[in-house]
Amino acid sequence: MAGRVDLDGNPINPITICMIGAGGFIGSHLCEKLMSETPHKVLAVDVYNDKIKHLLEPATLTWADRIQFHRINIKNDSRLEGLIKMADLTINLAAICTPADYNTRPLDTIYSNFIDALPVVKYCSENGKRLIHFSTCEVYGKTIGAFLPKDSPLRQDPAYYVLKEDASPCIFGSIEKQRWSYACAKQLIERLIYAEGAENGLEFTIVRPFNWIGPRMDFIPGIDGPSEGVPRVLACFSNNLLRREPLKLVDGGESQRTFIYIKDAIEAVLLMIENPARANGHIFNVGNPNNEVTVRQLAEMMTQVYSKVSGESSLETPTIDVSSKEFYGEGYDDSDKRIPDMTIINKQLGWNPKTSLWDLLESTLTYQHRTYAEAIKQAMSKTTAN
Ligand SMILES: NC(=O)c1ccc[n+]([C@@H]2O[C@H](COP(=O)([O-])OP(=O)(O)OC[C@H]3O[C@@H](n4cnc5c(N)ncnc54)[C@H](O)[C@@H]3O)[C@@H](O)[C@H]2O)c1
Ligand SMILES: O=C(O)[C@H]1O[C@H](OP(=O)(O)OP(=O)(O)OC[C@H]2O[C@@H](n3ccc(=O)[nH]c3=O)[C@H](O)[C@@H]2O)[C@H](O)[C@@H](O)[C@@H]1O
Repeated sequence: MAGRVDLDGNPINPITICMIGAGGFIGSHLCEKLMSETPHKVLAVDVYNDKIKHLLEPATLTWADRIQFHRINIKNDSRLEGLIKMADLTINLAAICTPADYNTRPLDTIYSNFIDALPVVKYCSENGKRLIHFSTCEVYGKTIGAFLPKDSPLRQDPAYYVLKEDASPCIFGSIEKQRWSYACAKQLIERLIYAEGAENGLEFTIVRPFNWIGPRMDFIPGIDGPSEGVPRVLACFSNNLLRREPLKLVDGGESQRTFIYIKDAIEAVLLMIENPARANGHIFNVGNPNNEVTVRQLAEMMTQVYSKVSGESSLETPTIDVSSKEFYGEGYDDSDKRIPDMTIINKQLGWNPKTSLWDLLESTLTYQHRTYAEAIKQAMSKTTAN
């Protein structure tokens, strides 16, 4: 750790970070990185800490004096402002961010992504503290190309689908398509942060993650989450593979996504943390434009990779089609395609993702198999016995 310098060759001084939502998927990887590779301190705020337990215990860990867990629900806890004041930088990750909730719990989704984030922005602005806020690629909504006729040659033109932070519009469906409650709340908090920067001098960075995936993402229903819960696609498909049941393709699995390995994405966040002069005032797409697949292709790849890492044969019928209404309920809608433009993050931070989709699926599914295969077998044999 000695002699670490920023992108401009200046020494990096240790700072204290108030990380809200530190116990989640991204937070756990960011805490791991900060503890193992930097001298920074973390005040880790969350309602859960299962995913960072390995960083908190035992107390003999070399970084034990640099990470402190505060079990706080930011909706209603007066200790939050004190923690933000104690820190040099606040990173806000806390949010409801699983699509199954957007149309079924739209109020919770809007409160979590907008109302609950408001005091965090306010405390940072009033106390002159820097803020890194986690938004989403969903603020872009649908591509312009999605509205062209299916056979239009313009659909092949990147001008109609590549998503640029400072140029692309935000295109959501109608109000009854409650899927967009999340994207709309995230967009409004982005606009508020941007305005705090413009009018009150808040030092901010906004991150728009594009489908970051890897170990510890979400939960496996019935094992470390509710049996009826619907996590994001990586955990849905992992659950199906572990239980040897067909992967469910929503509305034909035609939507396209670019997936990025969590460890590549965390490198980008660390650059933002340690290069404030280059990151402040910017909105950054963080994704891997080279890893694009349809959801159907993702299912095929995961089936193949899981068979390799588990040694089990693939199912004869590896996928089944399911309508979005059946799977998510009324009010679901989808982003058609998500290719991040990388110009701004490249220019400001010189960052590029490295890991191919095959490689990241291999390491992630190896983790899923090691972590869950035995527990699933036991749960399934209990169900059969009953
Ligand atoms: N994973 C991705 O690819 C992705 C993509 C786009 C945006 N994001 C955004 O990044 C952030 C983190 O995502 P994640 O994938 O790590 O999700 P996650 O659900 O794993 O983590 C969120 C954490 O916030 C905590 N939290 C929620 N409400 C809270 C509250 N009121 N008080 C205290 N803690 C609370 C949760 O307990 C959870 O541990 C979210 O804002 C999400 O919208 C993530
Ligand atoms: O990860 C991101 O960058 C953002 O996008 C996600 O949204 P989405 O990509 O639609 O979420 P997933 O649940 O991972 O779904 C991806 C696609 O797979 C499909 N899907 C999902 C689950 C399943 O079992 N089968 C299936 O076909 C969905 O319909 C969707 O088209 C979530 O909104 C957020 O976590 C985040 O803001």
